[in-house]
Amino acid sequence: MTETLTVDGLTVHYATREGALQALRDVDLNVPAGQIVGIVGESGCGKSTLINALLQLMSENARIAAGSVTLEGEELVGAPSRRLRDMRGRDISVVFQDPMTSLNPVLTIGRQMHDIQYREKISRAEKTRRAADMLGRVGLPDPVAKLDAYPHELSGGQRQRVAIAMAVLMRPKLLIADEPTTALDATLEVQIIDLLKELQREIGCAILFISHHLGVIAELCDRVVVMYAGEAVEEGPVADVFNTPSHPYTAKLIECDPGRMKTKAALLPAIPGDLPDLTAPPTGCIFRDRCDKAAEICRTSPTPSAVTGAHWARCHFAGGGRQ
Ligand SMILES: Nc1ncnc2c1ncn2[C@@H]1O[C@H](COP(=O)(O)OP(=O)(O)OP(=O)(O)O)[C@@H](O)[C@H]1O
Repeated sequence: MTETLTVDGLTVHYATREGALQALRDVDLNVPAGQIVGIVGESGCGKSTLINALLQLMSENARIAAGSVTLEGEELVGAPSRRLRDMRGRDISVVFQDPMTSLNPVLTIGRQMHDIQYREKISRAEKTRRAADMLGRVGLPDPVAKLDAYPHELSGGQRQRVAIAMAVLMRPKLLIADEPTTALDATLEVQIIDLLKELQREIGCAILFISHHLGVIAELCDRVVVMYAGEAVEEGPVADVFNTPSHPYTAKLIECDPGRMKTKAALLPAIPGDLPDLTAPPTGCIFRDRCDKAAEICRTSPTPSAVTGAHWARCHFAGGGRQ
């Protein structure tokens, strides 16, 4: 299968007064063409840092200490800023939780959709036609009239549809969806998920879908990566990971409330204990301080163990390991 996005050994540090905060450690991730890969993890596990690293839009105190990020084989880490600017919005685009993050409140929707197409050598009329067509495809009623509307004239659900239309207008290779349904009520959430599925099939892009909602991930994604404290701790086909979680952290997320997987609005449960201090993370397994199964061996770092072919977990006890 061709990989659209490949993240290999990605390690990101933030300079802080307490020392280097290790926000991502040795993260591997692949998003194959035409697939939807989910990322789930509690607050602080490194989701935003990962998105910023994929876009190469890091805060000033951030540093990629190791690893690589490639889009269809092209390295993004250290790529010239002009090349990265060209790729953002065209090859990689993002839908955020709050659509106003990507919409400009003082410009009409039509103007913003024209601006996205600035590199296209097509007539103004054709740009308008493509913009209206995309607004229609994301389910906005009266798309031509919507081109003249300002973002504040639309409802929250409509604004998110416009943000999605803008994100896919240039038919990106990779769409990053960062909690795109979290601010919406349950009915709208279902509609947006169905829309993303439909667009993905139509455009054939790869989608990296970040969410706190286990149910949404289960509904939408082909594969899921579970992150904990800056590490990818388990990955596999969604059904395998959620039916037979093999990392104690994933198991805890699901175990805390088995009913929650049935509702799309299910949020991550609170797991007792705190995330480790990432300026001085524990040696060995990153989860051992909160893990019921922790044993002496967990003082050494686990490498990913295969559970089944495409399902692995970073735990000494996974995949028939020592019990
Ligand atoms: N600019 C920064 N400087 C220092 N530390 C940071 C910075 N940005 C994030 N961090 C730290 O890096 C770690 C990962 O943060 P990140 O925002 O990537 O997590 P997250 O999973 O996106 O959380 P949330 O869901 O709350 O947004 C956290 O410990 C956070 O405090």
